[in-house]
Order: sequence, then C-alpha cells, then structure tokens
Amino acid sequence: MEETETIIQMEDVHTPILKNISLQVKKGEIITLIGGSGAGKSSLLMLLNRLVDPDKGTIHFRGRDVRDYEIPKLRKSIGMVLQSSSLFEGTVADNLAFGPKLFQEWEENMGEELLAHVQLPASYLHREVETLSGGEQQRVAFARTLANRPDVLLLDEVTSAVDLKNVDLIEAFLLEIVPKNVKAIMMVTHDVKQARRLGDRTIFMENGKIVEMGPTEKLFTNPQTERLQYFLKE
Ligand SMILES: Nc1ncnc2c1ncn2[C@@H]1O[C@H](COP(=O)(O)OP(=O)(O)OP(=O)(O)O)[C@@H](O)[C@H]1O
Repeated sequence: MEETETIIQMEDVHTPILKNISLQVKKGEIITLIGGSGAGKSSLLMLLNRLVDPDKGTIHFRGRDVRDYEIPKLRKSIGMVLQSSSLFEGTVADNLAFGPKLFQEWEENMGEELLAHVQLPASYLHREVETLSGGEQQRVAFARTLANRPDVLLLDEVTSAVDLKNVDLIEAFLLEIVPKNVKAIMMVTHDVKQARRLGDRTIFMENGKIVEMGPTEKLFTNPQTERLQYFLKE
C-alpha cells in the first residue's frame, strides 16, 4: 500500500513558549488545535511559516527543513489566514492578484475562479474591499491566500469575527478544498464544536505543551487526561 505523504513533521521543538512539540501532518488532514488562552496554539502555527524559529528541534515541510526554503517561497506554500483579514486598500481583484503577481503567476480568469470557491460573485472583483462586510472580507482573505496555490493553510481563529452564515460558508469551503486544492490544514479555534466538526485529528495544548493528540472523534468522546476532560466541560 502506498504510504500517505507526510506534509509537516516537527520533532522535539522548543521555543521560550513551546516545549517538546512533536507531530506529523499527513496529506488530506485537517488538524484542529484547541486549548485555553495562552496555551501556545498560535505560537505553534508561527513556527511553520517561520514567523518564529525554534531554539531546539527540527521542522520539516515536505521532507525538507523549513530553514532550507527561501522565506517568500515557504510562505507561498504555507499560507496563513488570521482572525481579521489584512486586506489592503484597493479592489478585490488587486488583493487577489498581489501574491500571484510576485511570482508571475497571475492570469486574468483566476479572480473569478477564486471567488467562486468562497461563494462570491465575479462582480465582486471590482468592489473596493472597504465596501464589503466583515464576513465577505474574510472570504476574500481566504481567496487571496488560495491564489498562491498553497500546500498548507494555517488558520488562526478565522471565524471568530464573522456571523453564523459566514461561519457555515467558510467551514464548507474548508472541507471542500482538502485535499483537492490544499494538502493539509492546521486550524486554531476556540470553538470546540468547530474543532470537532472539522478536525480529522485534534491537538489539545496547555502551557506550551501538547497534552493530548489523536483522532478528533476519539479525543472528544474519550479524553484521556483530566485536563482535557475539564477543558471540554467548561
Ligand atoms: N511575542 C511574544 N513575546 C512574549 N510572549 C509572547 C509572545 N507571543 C506570545 N507570547 C506568550 O506566549 C504564550 C502563548 O501565546 P499564544 O498566542 O501562542 O497562545 P494561544 O494558545 O494562541 O492563545 P489565544 O487562544 O489567547 O490566542 C502566552 O502566554 C503569550 O502571552
């Protein structure tokens, strides 16, 4: 049987905030990260696209140490979307084209296709981003990240500032793009129900450490540690 490709491998990674982080992400997986405020979830994501480097340990992306990639190429391949999108002033099309133009990969018909992923009509291409609702802006932020054809998406609380309709749209979109358009997703969410809905595997963190990690349903129905049992009850 063909072995599933390992997309990310972290081995015994330490930073001032994180301790002893080891994990693997395989092709096709959505990994959800849960844990209380300050547990280190965002810090873990930031290691992957080198917003932070470890003091100790190694991080491999598609079999290669992340430090061996040029940073713009790494960040093109490992895209990140945050809680509130940082679209720049201009039209939706300007925002979508920005990344691909850096790599001479922009084609005029891409815009329409990218917006279709996030269920926005092509007419939005010419809209100034400031005229869009928060939820629409967040969907454009997704389309802009997808424009770079990333292998991995790092998502940090991406639905916490949008209304329920947009939460549904974004969740449906995420389930649809893996592994067709992106190979894997790592997603931090404070919404444990969302972590359960979307995750293939879930990581529970506390004090900079991974306390439990496993198949999402198993983790939720049969938490092994008192810490996680307590966290899920809160
Ligand atoms: N740049 C920084 N300098 C110093 N401390 C930091 C820095 N960034 C994060 N921290 C600290 O590291 C710890 C982990 O933060 P992190 O943002 O990774 O947690 P989190 O689990 O994502 O929390 P939240 O759910 O509140 O976003 C916190 O105690 C935070 O204050």
